[in-house]
Amino acid sequence: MSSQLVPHATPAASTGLPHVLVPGRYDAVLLAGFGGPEGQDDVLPFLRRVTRGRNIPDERLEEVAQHYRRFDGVSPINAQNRALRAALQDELHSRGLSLPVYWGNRNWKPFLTDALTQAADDGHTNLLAFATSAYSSYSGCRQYREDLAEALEQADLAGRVQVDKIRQFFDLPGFVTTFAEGLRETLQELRTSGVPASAVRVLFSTHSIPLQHAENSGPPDAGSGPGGAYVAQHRAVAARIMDDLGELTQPVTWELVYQSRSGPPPQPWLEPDICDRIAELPGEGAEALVIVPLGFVSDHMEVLWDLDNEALAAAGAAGLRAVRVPTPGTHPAFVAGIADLIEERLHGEDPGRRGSLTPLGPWYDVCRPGCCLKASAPVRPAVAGLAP
Ligand SMILES: CC1=C(CCC(=O)O)c2cc3nc(cc4[nH]c(cc5[nH]c(cc1n2)c(C)c5CCC(=O)O)c(CCC(=O)O)c4C)C(CCC(=O)O)=C3C
Ligand SMILES: [Fe+2]
Repeated sequence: MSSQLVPHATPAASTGLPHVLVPGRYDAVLLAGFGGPEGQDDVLPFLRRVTRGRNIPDERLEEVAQHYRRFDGVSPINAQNRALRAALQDELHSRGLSLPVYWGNRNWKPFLTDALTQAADDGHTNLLAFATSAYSSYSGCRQYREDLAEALEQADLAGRVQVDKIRQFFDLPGFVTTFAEGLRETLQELRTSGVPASAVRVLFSTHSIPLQHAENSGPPDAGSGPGGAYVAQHRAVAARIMDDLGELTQPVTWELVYQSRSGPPPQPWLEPDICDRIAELPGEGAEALVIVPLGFVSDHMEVLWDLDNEALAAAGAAGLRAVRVPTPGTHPAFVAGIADLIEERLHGEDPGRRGSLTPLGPWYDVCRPGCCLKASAPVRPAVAGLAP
């Protein structure tokens, strides 16, 4: 049974397109999310789960917990993913595709194991997973693959259910467009209200990650330069957005900044921090800034707290006018883009015909050996990639 499933998980090297699969015979889609708490009682158990294996004391977790507590212990992320699941299901139906869409999370209910069990009970054995994470890094790519492998074991479905994963989608038109749209509207508003373009700064913000994770992001031979594929992908997308907005962005300047750093202080993470940069901007002639949450697929705590609270407060303290543009969420263009990603896998679409707006893409269907390793940890089993 499982040997029958092997062929479609093998890259079609014979086609000369080593990063592309042959068409897949999928019978269901799995929306794989991060997960978040849905009440005060969930907060600490959720944080313990996210940080498992790292021995972080509850007192330290309680600091992060405070962010959630101010929102009654509820992260918006689950509501976002429920809505995304429903919208994607509708989109697939409207395209005449009968694949059901299941939803499970790495870190909170419904867990990946719950979703896999449900899918298997419903008779599905060939799943195509869409992880709500656009860029290459341990947290955004390999960790989903590892947690999917672990969930298959826990649900006692290893060898019976096959899970492949959709490529990283940082330069997918339906993803990029949503940010470009928000940025365009904001720049137009600023222009209308008389702020000179030379006094506007665009900060593309993404999750900081340990430098080690960044260096190891993407396949080892990708040659993406310092910061690895993670930084290169963000830069390429930001540059493309600014380019496409044409004269509206002349002479607006942009840069990539990082947020939500955690971990022990001596460990180097990607910099500069968004709030540190905001404090410096008035000295550089800025009067207004636009924050584009380029690293985030939907609203969750990093967006509501670290951007809408901390970064906007930093802007206020610096005397800057500031706007945060929306995340993709359930924007129809994004939902359609995800459906396109599913269709390209069903049809084994040629890379030349796949949605990709930067020279870095379209990214690999099957992760290369050594893709997005964490460096400091033993390698865990993972689905949807070439070993290890
Ligand atoms: C790249 C990246 C994404 C984007 C890709 C993706 O979406 O997957 C992301 C998303 C998210 N991260 C989230 C939450 C957390 N991330 C943490 C910790 C960490 N994230 C990291 C990276 C990322 N994280 C890293 C390198 C760590 C340090 C741990 C380590 O060194 O391995 C911690 C632990 C506490 C702390 O350390 O502060 C929490 C609670 C939530 C849910 C928010 C909500 O509930 O609304 C979401 C969507
Ligand atoms: Fe995180």
